[in-house]
Amino acid sequence: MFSQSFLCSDFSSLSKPPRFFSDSSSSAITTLSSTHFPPLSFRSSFASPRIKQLEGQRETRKNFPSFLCFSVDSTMSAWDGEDPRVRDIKTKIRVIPNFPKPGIMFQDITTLLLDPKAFKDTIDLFVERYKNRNISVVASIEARGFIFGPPIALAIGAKFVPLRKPRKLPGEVISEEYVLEYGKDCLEMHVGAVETGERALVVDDLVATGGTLSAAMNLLERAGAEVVECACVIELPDLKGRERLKGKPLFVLVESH
Ligand SMILES: O=P(O)(O)OC[C@H]1O[C@H](OP(=O)(O)OP(=O)(O)O)[C@H](O)[C@@H]1O
Ligand SMILES: Nc1ncnc2[nH]cnc12
Repeated sequence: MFSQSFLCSDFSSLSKPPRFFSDSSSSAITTLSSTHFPPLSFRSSFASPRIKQLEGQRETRKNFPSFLCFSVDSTMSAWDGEDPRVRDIKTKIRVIPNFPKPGIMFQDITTLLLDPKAFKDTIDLFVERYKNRNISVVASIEARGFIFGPPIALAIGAKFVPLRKPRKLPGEVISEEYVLEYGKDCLEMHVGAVETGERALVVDDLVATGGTLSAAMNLLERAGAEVVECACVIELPDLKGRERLKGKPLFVLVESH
């Protein structure tokens, strides 16, 4: 299962060659905190007053033809007011080259979990973003998504729904196959876990090709839920996972190239 998933981030598919690091340096994590709004070059911390201002600008921008919005975009991508918590989180994610196979730069969040402050900051940043969004379901994906989804669900007063790999859930399930870069995988959700009209947040540790998030969204939507947003700690933007999300907002704390 693990290896199947990692085939999808085979760096032979990237336009830029992967950068390799000899130790646990976090320098592979180069940018952070994109929001669900284009462009990807927008980097900011969502928790600060500044982001609210920028989001307001984006709202305004929607009402103008795109050629009038150019300067706003430039300002946004130049903004470097990074939340110090995010900066610290970045340093705690270890990058291991050639795991689980040659060419893969593995983003290891276990080192983030070893630091209680950085781990708590990670959860807090998501909670700050989602606590007043009227979300009733947090759905996460086995296995690493289960580390981040439940604490967020508890903190925002939502239920937690596990989305699991095949034949793990004991009750009646609906299944969603998805295509990875090479091969296929499948996610399942219990029938009755989500009701029609519920507002759902999908949480995972990382988005690579976007196949996993896309399947998760499909499961929730088939059950009648509205997916409000997807949230991940890490995005590998070179794999263009956002493009598979059918325009659904994706919020991430750090990007890794
Ligand atoms: O965007 P994608 O290309 O779909 O890849 C992202 C998925 O890959 C990893 O999971 P993995 O299947 O390795 O399972 P694990 O959490 O059990 O390690 C990661 O935790 C995401 O769920
Ligand atoms: N490079 C990567 N690091 C960690 N998890 C991943 N899932 C898919 N690609 C990954």
